[in-house]
Amino acid sequence: MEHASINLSHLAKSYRKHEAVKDLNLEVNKGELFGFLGPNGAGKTTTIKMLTGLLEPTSGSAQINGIDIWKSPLKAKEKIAYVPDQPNLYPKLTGWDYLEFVASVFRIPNSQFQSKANELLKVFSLTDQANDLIESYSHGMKQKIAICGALMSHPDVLFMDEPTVGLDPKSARTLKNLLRELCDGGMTVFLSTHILEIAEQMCDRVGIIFEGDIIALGTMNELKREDHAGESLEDIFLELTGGEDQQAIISEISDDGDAK
Ligand SMILES: Nc1ncnc2c1ncn2[C@@H]1O[C@H](COP(=O)(O)OP(=O)(O)OP(=O)(O)O)[C@@H](O)[C@H]1O
Repeated sequence: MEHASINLSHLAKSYRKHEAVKDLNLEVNKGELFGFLGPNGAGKTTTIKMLTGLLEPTSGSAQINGIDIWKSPLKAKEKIAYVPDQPNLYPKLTGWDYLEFVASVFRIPNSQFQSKANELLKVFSLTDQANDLIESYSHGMKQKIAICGALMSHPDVLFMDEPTVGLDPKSARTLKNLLRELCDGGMTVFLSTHILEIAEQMCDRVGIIFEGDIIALGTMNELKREDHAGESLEDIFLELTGGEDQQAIISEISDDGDAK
């Protein structure tokens, strides 16, 4: 039987009495580029941490290719890679050393490592800085080397938390094209983002999480069909998450400013 790449079943997490994530049920299929959207504090990072085995769910379960991430963590983690929003890298390693370290963890043969590392460094314009210490990298360069590290093992499922934050427009475009290519080749990507244009342009399907619940799920066309014809993802997002009130206040303030 073919399993979904990612399966969340009644997944929930409470921090003491606060229910940060409530009873999530979701399937993401192989080769899908899935966007996970939500306002600050909605539960995106908590969900991603549960899916990557970093945070134990209070109840429910999560499976990667049919393997339970909490019951068989090593087996499930072989299939995944995770790029957090603030990658925790080793500052005293060079970019090249870091990739070599990742390759050794995943037991990638040296010959394969060399060509893969060179290819990824080239894609992200990091070749000239490969032998510099990571502590000398800018935030965007750290983000890029973390992405290169995540792709070293060619994971079945790639999780990314706010992947484009800190990237310049060229690097963001490179990432966008690369993710599309990887998904077309069968990799599944689950990314959280606040940048709604990115989700709108890139993702096959989006889910909007609000106060721990998924309140909308579908392709852009499906979301627009449900009483939102002609609206952008930003309009839909603000309507569903109550942000339109704030938007009205902002417009009000700027109109006042214009009038003066
Ligand atoms: N370690 C923790 N202890 C207690 N509460 C937490 C902890 N981590 C997160 N929370 C709470 O859980 C809720 C969800 O947080 P989470 O970080 O998952 O949100 P998010 O959607 O990723 O937000 P952002 O977009 O701001 O990164 C928030 O109310 C947050 O305050």
